[in-house]
Amino acid sequence: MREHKFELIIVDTEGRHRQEETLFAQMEEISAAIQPDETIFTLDSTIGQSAMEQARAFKDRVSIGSVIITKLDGHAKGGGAISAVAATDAPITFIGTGEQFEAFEPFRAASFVSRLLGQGDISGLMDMMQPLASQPEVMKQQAESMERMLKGQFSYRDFKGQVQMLLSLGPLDKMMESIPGMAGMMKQGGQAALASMDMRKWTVIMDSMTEAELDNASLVNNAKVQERLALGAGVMLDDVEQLVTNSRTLAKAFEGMGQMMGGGGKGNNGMMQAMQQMMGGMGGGMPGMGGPGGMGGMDMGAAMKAMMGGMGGRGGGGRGMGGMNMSKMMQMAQQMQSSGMGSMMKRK
Ligand SMILES: Nc1nc2c(ncn2[C@@H]2O[C@H](COP(=O)(O)OP(=O)(O)OP(=O)(O)O)[C@@H](O)[C@H]2O)c(=O)[nH]1
Repeated sequence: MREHKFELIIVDTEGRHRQEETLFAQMEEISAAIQPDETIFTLDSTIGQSAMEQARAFKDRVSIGSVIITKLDGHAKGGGAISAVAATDAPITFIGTGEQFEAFEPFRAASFVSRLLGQGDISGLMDMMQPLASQPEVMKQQAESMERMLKGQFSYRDFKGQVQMLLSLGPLDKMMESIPGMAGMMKQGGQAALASMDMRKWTVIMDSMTEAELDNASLVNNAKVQERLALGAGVMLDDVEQLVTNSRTLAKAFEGMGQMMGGGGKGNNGMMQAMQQMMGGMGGGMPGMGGPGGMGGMDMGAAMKAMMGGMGGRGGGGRGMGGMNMSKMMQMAQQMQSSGMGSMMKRK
């Protein structure tokens, strides 16, 4: 293979357990034959207490260069795995949090501990949102469409843009789990994965809408139009109805949120400024975030405050965000979940 100029060759051995002496002996033979540059110990975090024995048994037979911990999306939070890894004296390089490729991520100590403590993972969330920071145009459009929604001006065009943006950031369930406080909520059944599946379907339905329908949502409240959309998108009529119902609930929730925030005033572009500020901050703050000690200069609380302050204060809504706080936001998120979002997540 080296002759064919392959730069990276991965030799994957069969899974082995401490008890299986022959497999361990075989692994030593393989190691001697291929002389690897690095031996990676991949540990399934769901094996619980036996992780320690497994790690020790490995270390006794080969020299472990690095560790990958998988299945951190299950019930196991990885506490046991971490102590096992300590026995190997090798660094953790990657973690697996799902079956898809995007669920394979670089290991970050601060994020990991934060998740272990059920406190969400802000630096992970910021990483996920990072692609937006490098696309100011997209960000501006998102902020503008979000403002229209907060003012109660719902359109499928805006909604489609937002859904597409969300989907482009990665798995929705992972993003939600990264938000402090949401982690527990999301764990209850992990239905956000279903929601993101629906969202893909919704974008296909919205792709079948005419320009007029995208701009005027009321045109879609029509049985004939909905039938046409189902045919055009190759989905069930039920799916179209689900999109209409959920988007209506979401539109109401956004409008309510806009009123609560005092962001309904004319010419309010505080949201946009705040988002830009937040992303600007992120760009500069990012390098520090992955480092030891965690979050570097980025403080989500401050970012949220900047965002919220921007909305009421400078925006012209006038009333400001004085009374708005995280717990209210959470309350609202819960309301959203139990109303529109709830049904969105339960349906397939
Ligand atoms: N949920 C979840 N599933 C995972 C993760 N990592 C791997 N899997 C799944 O676990 C199953 C086994 O994964 P494999 O990669 O075949 O495991 P393996 O250790 O190489 O298996 P053997 O070497 O054949 O024993 C597959 O269905 C994977 O998709 C993870 O982080 N989360």
